Amino acid sequence: MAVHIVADENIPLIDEFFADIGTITRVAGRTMSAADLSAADALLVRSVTQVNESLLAGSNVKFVGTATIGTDHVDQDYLQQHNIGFRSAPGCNAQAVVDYILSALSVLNDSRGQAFTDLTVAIVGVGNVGLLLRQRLEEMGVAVLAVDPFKDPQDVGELVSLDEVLQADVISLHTPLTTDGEHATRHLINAERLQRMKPDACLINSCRGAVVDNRALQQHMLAQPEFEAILDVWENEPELDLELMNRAMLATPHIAGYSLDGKMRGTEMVYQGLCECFGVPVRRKLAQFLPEPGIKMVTFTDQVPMNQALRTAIRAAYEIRVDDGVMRSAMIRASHQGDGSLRATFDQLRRDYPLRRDIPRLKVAVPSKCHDLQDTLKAAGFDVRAK
Ligand SMILES: NC(=O)C1=CN([C@@H]2O[C@H](COP(=O)(O)OP(=O)(O)OC[C@H]3O[C@@H](n4cnc5c(N)ncnc54)[C@H](O)[C@@H]3O)[C@@H](O)[C@H]2O)C=CC1
Ligand SMILES: O=C(O)C(=O)[C@H](O)COP(=O)(O)O
Repeated sequence: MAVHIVADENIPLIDEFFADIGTITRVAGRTMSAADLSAADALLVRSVTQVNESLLAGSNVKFVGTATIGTDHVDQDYLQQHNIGFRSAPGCNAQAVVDYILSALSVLNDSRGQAFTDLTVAIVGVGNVGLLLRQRLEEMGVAVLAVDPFKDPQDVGELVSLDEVLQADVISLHTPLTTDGEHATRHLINAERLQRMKPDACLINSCRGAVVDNRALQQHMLAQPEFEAILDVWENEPELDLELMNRAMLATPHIAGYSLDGKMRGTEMVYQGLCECFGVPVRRKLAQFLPEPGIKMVTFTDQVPMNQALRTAIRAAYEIRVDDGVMRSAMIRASHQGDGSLRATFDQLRRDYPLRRDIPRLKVAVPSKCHDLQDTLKAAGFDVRAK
C-alpha cells in the first residue's frame, strides 16, 4: 500500500526516510490548511501547525507525527477520539537545548565576571531536557535546584518547591505549555513570581513563550534594571515584542533545539511511528544519513584556565551570541519594513538556520595530566581525548 504523506517542508530527510513508503507532498507548516490534506493518509508536522478538528475534519488522515518534543500544538484528544495514530519525538533535541543553556550561561558568567560554579541554577521541569541539564550541571560542579510536581525524586534527584526555586541565581524553564489543572504552566512565571526572584536573577525561557507572562516580564525588567532574561521562545510567535527583545540579554528565534542531530532524530522518531502505524518494515536508520561534524577537534594546552577552556569548548560547539546578533539585526531591519515583516523574518530566521551540531559530536583534546579539565569537559558532554 502506498501511503500519501503530507509533510511540513521544514522537516529534514523527508525523501531519505519516506520516499519508498509512498508519495510525499511538502507544504508550508505555518499556513497548512484542510485543503492540503484532501488526499493525505499521514500528516507530518513541526510545532508551527495547529493540528485540530478544523485541520483534520473531513480528511482521511490515519497518522499524525510531529518531529518535535513539544506537543501543545496537537489536539491529542481529537486524534484519540477519531482513532488517528500519533507519534511525537520525545527527547529528540534535548541535547541541543542543553547546549543552548550552557552557551547562555557562559555569556552570563562573562558579563558578571563569574565562573559556572559561582551560580545556583534552578530547573523548572525535570523531563528529558531538564534532567539532562541537571546531570550536566551537577557533574560540572554547579549547584542545582529543581522543581517538578509530576516527578519522583527517586527518578530525577532531589526536588524542592517552586518558592525555593525562585530564589536561585538563574531560573531555567523546561516545562510543556499546559492550560489545565493545578499545575498548568501558562503564565507560570507571572508578575508576582517575578517579584519574588532576586533583583539580579536571570530567567531563561527555552520551552514555550506563554509559560512566561511576557508583558509582566517586560515591566519587571523596566523596574529592575539588574534583572536579566535570556529568551528563545515568545508569547504569540511568530509575533515578536520588539521592546522585550531589546531588554533581553540574549534573544533567539525559537532555535534552542535546532541542531542537525536533534532535527534529524525527530524525523527518525516519526518515521518509526509511521512505519508501526501502517505496518511497514523499518528500513532506515538515522546513522545512515547523519554527516560527520565539520570541526574535527578543539585542542587545549595545559596553560588554559578551566573556565576559559570550558567557555571556549562550549562556544566552539554552539555560539549563542551569533544567533542573538543575527536575530537582533534582522528584526530591527524588519521593523522598518511594512506589516507582517517581523512575523516573516522570525520564520525566515528559523527556516534558514545554519548547521549546528550537538556538543557530544565535538572532540576536545586535553593534555593527559590535566585531569580536572578532562573531567569537567566530559561532564559538559564533550568527547574528550587525552593527548
Ligand atoms: N526551544 C526549543 O527549541 C525547544 C523547546 N522545547 C520545549 O521544552 C519543553 C520541555 O521539553 P522536555 O524536557 O523534553 O519535555 P518532557 O515532557 O520530557 O518534560 C517536561 C517536564 O515538565 C514537567 N512539568 C509539567 N508541568 C510542570 C510544572 N507546572 N512545574 C514544573 N514542572 C512541570 C513534567 O512533569 C515533565 O517532567 C517541551 O514541552 C517543549 O515545549 C523542547 C525542545 C526544543
Ligand atoms: O521540539 C520542540 O518542541 C521544539 O520546540 C522544536 O525545536 C521547535 O521547532 P519547530 O517545530 O517549530 O521547527
